Amino acid sequence: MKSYQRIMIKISESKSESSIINQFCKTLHHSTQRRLSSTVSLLHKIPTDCELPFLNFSDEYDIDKTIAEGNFAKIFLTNHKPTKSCVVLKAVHMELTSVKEFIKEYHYNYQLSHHPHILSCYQVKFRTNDYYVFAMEYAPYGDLSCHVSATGIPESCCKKISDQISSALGFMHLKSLVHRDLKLENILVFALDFSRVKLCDFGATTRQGVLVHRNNNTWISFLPPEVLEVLRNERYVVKSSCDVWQFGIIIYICLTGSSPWQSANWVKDTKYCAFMKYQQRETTKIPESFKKFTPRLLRAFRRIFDHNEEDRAKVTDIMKYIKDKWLNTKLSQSRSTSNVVNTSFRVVRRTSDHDSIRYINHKESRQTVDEKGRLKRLMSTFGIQQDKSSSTNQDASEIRVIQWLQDNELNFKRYDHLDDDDLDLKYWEKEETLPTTSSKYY
Ligand SMILES: Nc1ncnc2c1ncn2[C@@H]1O[C@H](COP(=O)(O)OP(=O)(O)OP(=O)(O)O)[C@@H](O)[C@H]1O
Repeated sequence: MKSYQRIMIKISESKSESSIINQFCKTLHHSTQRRLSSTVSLLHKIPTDCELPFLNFSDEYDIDKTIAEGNFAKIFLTNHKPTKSCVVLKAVHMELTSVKEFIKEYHYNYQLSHHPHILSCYQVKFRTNDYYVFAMEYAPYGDLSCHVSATGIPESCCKKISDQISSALGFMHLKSLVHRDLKLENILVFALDFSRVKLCDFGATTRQGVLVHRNNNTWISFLPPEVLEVLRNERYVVKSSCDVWQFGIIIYICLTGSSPWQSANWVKDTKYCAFMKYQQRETTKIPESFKKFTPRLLRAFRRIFDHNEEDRAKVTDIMKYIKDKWLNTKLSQSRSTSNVVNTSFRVVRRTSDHDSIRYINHKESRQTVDEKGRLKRLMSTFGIQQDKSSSTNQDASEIRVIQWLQDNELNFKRYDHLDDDDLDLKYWEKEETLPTTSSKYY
């Protein structure tokens, strides 16, 4: 029996229309949770068949340039010869990582790729003589650290970035994953007006609740106090509150161009000590480095930088403040975000997307998921079958479902401004779009 029929039978005793809808949503939510927990557990199964095919770069790729050299990896901009498409290869030196670590980073990046603000990586991974390598899309404007000047970026741009990154992080946290290495260098820019940015580098990403060592390959000023306090060789439990703190530091740097303190050590760092006293209401004196912010943003920062990790805000809480003014005085427009730039971006983006599609098609690795396909899956998820005999009926039923979703505010395109229940549903809907090919790992 179709699941929606079962639900409707179960609630047939209900009298009023609204109670039927309420009960339907409740039952739906429970089944959503069941699906959610099964998909989340699949996500956490890191594949163990670590056999990587051998390939010389030159067999398939022409390396155009080295984009960057991180602590672990070289990032190459390449031309994929068979498709003439532009692809970025992340090559992690074998001496700096284990194959298990490499597969873990690739697995999380690939599984999270379908979020619009998480860097897409392709289902392509191989080894050369010296490197483990995986392929990903190209961010034409590099990372955020190249864009934030000594005075920061305009408030409006900062809000755009906050909106997108809070959505990406909220998505990860919903899946019990913590990024653990948030910094400007790990936010890639796809549009010079910051209307399209994406989170990257999942090398330190860990499941919540796992015991880990401190990540020593990041900036000290980004570490929350509870991580900073961890001694060398000691381990601590991973919590999403670490991402909240680091996200707060990113917002602060975007607005001001510098970090609020050198380290969140209240004994050694006078700036942090001043903030902590203010945050814990020991004083009403606003610390010098926070005076440029409005009372609303100060409130947000007090919650984000709560010394006590248990009381810290959630990553998505920043959306409660997004419509408020953040800066007391107008920051000078430190970077040009003009329309001229936008126009050139449109050309670049089209090229970049086009390349991705060509590359993906060639590899036959992932299906292109159009809105209609997504809707079909969504409908079948709700137990609603489409009438295959008549396209008119199909259209009519689609319209009915869309109407129903809209009436019940179950818009499945956005992840922001949602409470936990809604996010569960959104996560699950999105999960439905996972490419089937990735299931070979499970
Ligand atoms: N897809 C991409 N497109 C453009 N630039 C990229 C891309 N991926 C990475 N980069 C650039 O390369 C830099 C390093 O990448 P990444 O963080 O993945 O390497 P890493 O070795 O893990 O870094 P870390 O030193 O933080 O450990 C990024 O900060 C960014 O500037």
